[in-house]
Amino acid sequence: MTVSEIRGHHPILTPKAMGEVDRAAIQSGIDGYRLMLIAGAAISACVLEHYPEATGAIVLCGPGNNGGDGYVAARGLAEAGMPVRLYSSVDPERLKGDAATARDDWQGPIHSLADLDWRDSEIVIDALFGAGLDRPVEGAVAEAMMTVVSSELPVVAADLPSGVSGRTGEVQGVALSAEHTVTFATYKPGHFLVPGADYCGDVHLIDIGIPQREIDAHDQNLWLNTPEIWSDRIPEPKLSGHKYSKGHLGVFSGAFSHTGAARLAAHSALRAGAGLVTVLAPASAIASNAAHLTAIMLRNVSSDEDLDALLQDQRMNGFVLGPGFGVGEKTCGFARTIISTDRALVLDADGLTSFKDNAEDLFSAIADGAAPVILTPHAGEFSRLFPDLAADTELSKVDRARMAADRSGAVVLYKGADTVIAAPDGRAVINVNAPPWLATAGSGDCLAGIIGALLVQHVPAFEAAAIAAYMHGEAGMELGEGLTADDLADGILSPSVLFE
Ligand SMILES: NC(=O)C1=CN([C@@H]2O[C@H](COP(=O)(O)OP(=O)(O)OC[C@H]3O[C@@H](n4cnc5c(N)ncnc54)[C@H](O)[C@@H]3O)[C@@H](O)[C@H]2O)[C@H](O)CC1
Ligand SMILES: [K+]
Repeated sequence: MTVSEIRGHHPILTPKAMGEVDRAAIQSGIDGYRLMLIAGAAISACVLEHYPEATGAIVLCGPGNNGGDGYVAARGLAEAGMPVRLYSSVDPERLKGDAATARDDWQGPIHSLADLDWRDSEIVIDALFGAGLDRPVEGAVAEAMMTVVSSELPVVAADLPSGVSGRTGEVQGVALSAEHTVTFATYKPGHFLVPGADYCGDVHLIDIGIPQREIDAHDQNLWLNTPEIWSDRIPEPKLSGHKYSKGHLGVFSGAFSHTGAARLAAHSALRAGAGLVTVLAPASAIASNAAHLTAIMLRNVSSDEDLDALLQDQRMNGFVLGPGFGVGEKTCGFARTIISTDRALVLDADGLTSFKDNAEDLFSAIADGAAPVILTPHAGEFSRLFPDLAADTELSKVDRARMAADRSGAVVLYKGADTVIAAPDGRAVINVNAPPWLATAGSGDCLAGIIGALLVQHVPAFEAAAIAAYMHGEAGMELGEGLTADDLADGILSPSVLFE
């Protein structure tokens, strides 16, 4: 997907909210069939642009307005001279409203999907189900979809690949895999949440004439993570600035043979613009860390007393705790101590797992403290802290991250190919610029370090997590396939360089 090039403010609406926007637009006097004509024309234009050599198309139309888009697209392709065969999954007489109008305006024959024959076609237009998919696809329609899958013909999907839930990105029964998805007015979560994102191919967002005021009125506090969301929060380098004005981050190291993760985080933080970074290591890990650190400082923090002494220095204004640190009560104690101050904390990896059996302790410490806290779980860590949310199959990843942020009082960065960042106040973004090869050992340690660097530069927690996820993705794209976390830590660019 070419999403890393997407710029601008992009609200993401669930299909339900989009339906409300449609209805409000139509009630305000906009002709619904006109919207469908623009939508269908965009689909045929996409086919003609990307498959100019195709000598024949099949168009699969479903029972609702998604099917209506298909009839309009079929007409556009036929008028452009492409032989088109159109199949309906239902008796076409059952269509209503704009979809029935679109059917009436289609001059060609309508075949039953049961008679699907794709052999002289080179492209499939999928207009079976879009926003209205509300149950698993089964029976004859599912069989026809399996036939399309096995044909290996390229698919262009109207709004969403059929079978992909626009709300969650989950596959409902069976789904078509599209090379291009043409969607309307706003993106939907299912375009970016996995596995849906993998079924969408390139997603093309088309303005079909729905007024922005209607989209804004149904704003769901969910956006694509683009620089426009937070560009005014990027720390500006000041000529008068000195290293302490750019913050001082402490990164806790594990014991003697578990020190690499902290150094990856520390290196990434320095690259990401933290003024000073100190690795805080137990006595057993001083020698191994000292052998590898130059620009980064090192301090012995073995005990609770050492931590208390460290916290006397007000200039150390943020911490990363968890990477390689070890799971246990010591970790919980360090986290609670830091949260009880006003220092920022990124709690990652072992820092999260340590609270597996006492997550409520963590959340009440956060509620009582003044510190901005960011939790950075991957799916496994998420299910340890929020087992009920992880197990609830009705929830989307966005729902889960939001409910976790609300419950914990922390900003939650829920990792994955479709990282979701949610704040306790309900704001959420989906990050989509991370290439698959970013999922490499140590990559998360680098991300934790970048977040810490932004926090100590006084970037608010939600924006710090969103900017960091984006920077991490950009570095991954820039370095290319085969990168290691060492390359990544070296390849992080400070935001003022990256976004100049
Ligand atoms: N976004 C816009 O501004 C516009 C969108 N358009 C297109 O309209 C569809 C949404 O149309 P809707 O009629 O609400 O839903 P669908 O066509 O996706 O399907 C509803 C239809 O399907 C039945 N159904 C649902 N799930 C199943 C299933 N698993 N098996 C069988 N049948 C199922 C359901 O009962 C309904 O009958 C949107 O995606 C756009 O493509 C407009 O054209 C332009 C404006
Ligand atoms: K579709």
